Amino acid sequence: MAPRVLISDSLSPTAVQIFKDRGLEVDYQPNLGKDKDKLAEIIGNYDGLAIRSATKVTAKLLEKAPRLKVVGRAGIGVDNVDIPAATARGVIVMNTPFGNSITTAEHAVALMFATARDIPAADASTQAGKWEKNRFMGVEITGKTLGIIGCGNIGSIVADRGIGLRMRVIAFDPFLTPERAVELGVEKVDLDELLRRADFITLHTPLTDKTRNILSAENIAKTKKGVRIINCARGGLVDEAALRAALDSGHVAGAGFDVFVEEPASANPLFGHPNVVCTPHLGASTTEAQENVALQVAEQMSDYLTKGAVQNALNMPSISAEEAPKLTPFVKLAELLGSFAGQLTETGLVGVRLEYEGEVAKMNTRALTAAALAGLMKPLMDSVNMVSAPAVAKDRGIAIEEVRRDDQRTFDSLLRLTIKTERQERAVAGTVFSDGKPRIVEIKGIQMDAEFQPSMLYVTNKDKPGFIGNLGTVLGKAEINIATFAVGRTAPGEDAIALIGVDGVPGDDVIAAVGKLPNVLQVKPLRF
Ligand SMILES: NC(=O)C1=CN([C@@H]2O[C@H](COP(=O)(O)OP(=O)(O)OC[C@H]3O[C@@H](n4cnc5c(N)ncnc54)[C@H](O)[C@@H]3O)[C@@H](O)[C@H]2O)C=CC1
Ligand SMILES: O=C(O)CCC(=O)C(=O)O
Repeated sequence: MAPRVLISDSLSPTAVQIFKDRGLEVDYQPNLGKDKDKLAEIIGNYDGLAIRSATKVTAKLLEKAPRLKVVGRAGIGVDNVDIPAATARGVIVMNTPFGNSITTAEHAVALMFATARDIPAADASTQAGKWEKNRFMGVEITGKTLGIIGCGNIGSIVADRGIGLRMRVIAFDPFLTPERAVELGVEKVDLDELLRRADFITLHTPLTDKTRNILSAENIAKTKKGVRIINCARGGLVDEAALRAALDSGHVAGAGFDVFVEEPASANPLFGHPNVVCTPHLGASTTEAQENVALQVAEQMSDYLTKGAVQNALNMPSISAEEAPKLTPFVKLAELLGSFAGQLTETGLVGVRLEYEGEVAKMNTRALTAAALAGLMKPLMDSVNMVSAPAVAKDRGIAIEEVRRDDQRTFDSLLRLTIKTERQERAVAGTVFSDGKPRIVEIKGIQMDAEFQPSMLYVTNKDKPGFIGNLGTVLGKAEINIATFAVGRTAPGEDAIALIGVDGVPGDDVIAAVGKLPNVLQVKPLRF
């Protein structure tokens, strides 16, 4: 069945066309994001959800979406998506981090000009037939200091445009390296210095616990008299009531706001002030940006749903479309090895080590580790998958270690998974043969060659004559057919392991009978 995608916000028709061209079923309901009850009613029918900012992807909505595998945000900010809840349910969240950056930077510059020259108010007055030449006295931008808070993708473009306008650009961003500042031609400063020196302040950070109210009443009071403040990033970065008070007192000369604490904003402390220019979250609203983000999100979601390629995910390592086909058999191997170890683990897991040897060491091992963890934890929690497994492991305090060795030994590629529990360490290794099938090639240091079968018996025993015959008799009596049989041992007469693929699932009585056979130490049914 073709994967089904729901688009619940207004997106360029390009997205619909791409989904169709890529063989997906697509349902375009541009206003559904505003109707959370209706959305919750139908979300269970879809594998993918493409959104902008109106749709809120909450933990409650995700509960109603057992089929959902991916949420694609056609844009940058994902504050309308509960990422931890999506991760916990194994849903990938992706965005399009660059598609609307230029457009948004241009909107910030547009608002800077609009506030510098009172353009909206002058327009309204002129069109009302008043010719108020003396009312609108602006300020020049050339030579002024532009203070950028948050110098990432959009902030850097604003910096470049500011330099082009002959402004002096200063930036506060704890993650901006001195080298990058030099490359951008901006002066890196601390926040207090920026507040003190800037004639225009523009915000370009995400909204986080650290950035919320970064322009608080206290910080607004530190700004230069006559400053103009632009916010095209997120409502909540500026204390709106404090800004209104500073505008009323004349300390702040103007404000250009595209984003608000509450959106859609029908009432806001800034509304109605003559020196405030507002737009309804239009930062990304150009035909070019909307075309970019629609195309990108549809491509990324289709790649994931049809090929397993992951790009620009916020909760999963990337897997390119080119590497996905090569990686897929190893993802399967990692999951199966994890599942094997998970089913044999009865005490608390404290650590997991993944060793990648040979060709596989050059692959995307983060994704493989995520797959192994998913397989490992599946016996404990059914809903875990590659997306949620690393977070679940971290939450449970399981230490993860990855070791890569490029040199190949017996096999072109070998993946060894060692789990540490409170009581012991257990290692299992596997490879993928040229037929693309994953195989177990080592258990607890004992060499073997076993294919995975849907139903298997894992038996440890003393290597003594008669074991195989006795086992065959028990299974035969229970009418259980042996599909595959693999054995290995440390040395003749010593510890041995048998992995038996069987048709059908042996019942508890059969397991108990095998367990009672001479020289059998442990028997465990496994399902893959
Ligand atoms: N108005 C609109 O329609 C649009 C708004 N946006 C918003 O613009 C914002 C910026 O987007 P991008 O530049 O793409 O993000 P980005 O991630 O490239 O840049 C954000 C920058 O903020 C910096 N930062 C983080 N915490 C900080 C702190 N405490 N103080 C100072 N700097 C800090 C980061 O180091 C980073 O350089 C996002 O919130 C995004 O949602 C993006 C597109 C359209
Ligand atoms: O989709 C939109 O119009 C808003 C864009 C935005 O805020 C973002 O990309 O972060």
